[in-house]
Amino acid sequence: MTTTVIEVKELTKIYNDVNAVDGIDFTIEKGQCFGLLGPNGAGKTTTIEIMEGIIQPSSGFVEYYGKPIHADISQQIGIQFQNTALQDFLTVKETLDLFTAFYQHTLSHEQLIELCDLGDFLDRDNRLLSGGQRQRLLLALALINDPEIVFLDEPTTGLDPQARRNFWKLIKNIKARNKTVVLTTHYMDEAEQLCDEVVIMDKGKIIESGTPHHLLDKHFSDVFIYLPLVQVKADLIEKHQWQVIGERVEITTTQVESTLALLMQEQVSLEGLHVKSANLDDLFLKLTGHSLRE
Ligand SMILES: Nc1ncnc2c1ncn2[C@@H]1O[C@H](COP(=O)(O)OP(=O)(O)OP(=O)(O)O)[C@@H](O)[C@H]1O
Repeated sequence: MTTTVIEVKELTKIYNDVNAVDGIDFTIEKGQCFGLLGPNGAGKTTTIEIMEGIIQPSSGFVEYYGKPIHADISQQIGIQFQNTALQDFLTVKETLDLFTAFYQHTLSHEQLIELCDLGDFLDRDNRLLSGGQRQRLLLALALINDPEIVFLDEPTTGLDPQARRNFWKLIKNIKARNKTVVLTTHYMDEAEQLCDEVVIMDKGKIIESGTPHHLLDKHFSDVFIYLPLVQVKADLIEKHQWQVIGERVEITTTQVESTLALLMQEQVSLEGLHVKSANLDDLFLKLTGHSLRE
């Protein structure tokens, strides 16, 4: 049985002449990793900040367990902001001490160190942390009050691929503790890895929602096969109207096996062959006509 933790109804936020959030509805279930996706300016941060009780909506509402946001919600939620300033001249351990003092109920330092993998740099000054270490400390600060719901606003933006993957492991650990995670990101691979449910926003509106798997099944039956251009004869490309993209031929098909059989029958070398299914980036492009990072 699912329990709705958060309900967002007809939420709107207007700044002067900008409809930052334009009448959106969704629900978040307990234990879910819920992803709010979209390009820069889509309205993700505005939505999440209304959900956190930091800013007020122009109209519509957010409810926690069927009740409006109340004053002590801060004891139940944890927030990792996009740009949190860490105190200079404090070590990681001293920063944990400082933030622990703000809450009635907290996780122990040992739990936080293990959950966020802080053990290697506990005595390091905040100013000397790498991007990935800094994000791990910020995650620990978001978890310090052992919140039921954790908000992560673009937690891996600016991290290198290895640091992003390390961070994903930590988010999976948090999910395994049955926490509800609300994540904003413009990385679609991140959403596919982590999210049970996603809402895709563009220009303040929701343009699609569902599980990543369901959305891809709904919008794509095709698979893309890529081969080096030098291996495929021009008349074959022309006959099948395959696309040439740079130095590669792109073959779009719903029948991978029969397409491979055809290529072998035509004695095309399969060296360097690459098969790709559509991902959420492709979906975004299909829905909006522009790519996420344009
Ligand atoms: N305080 C503000 N005053 C005026 N306009 C704002 C304000 N905050 C956000 N906006 C505008 O509202 C729109 C949505 O911004 P928002 O930050 O919510 O998007 P976002 O999806 O989180 O983008 P990003 O990924 O860049 O953080 C943008 O056009 C932005 O310029």
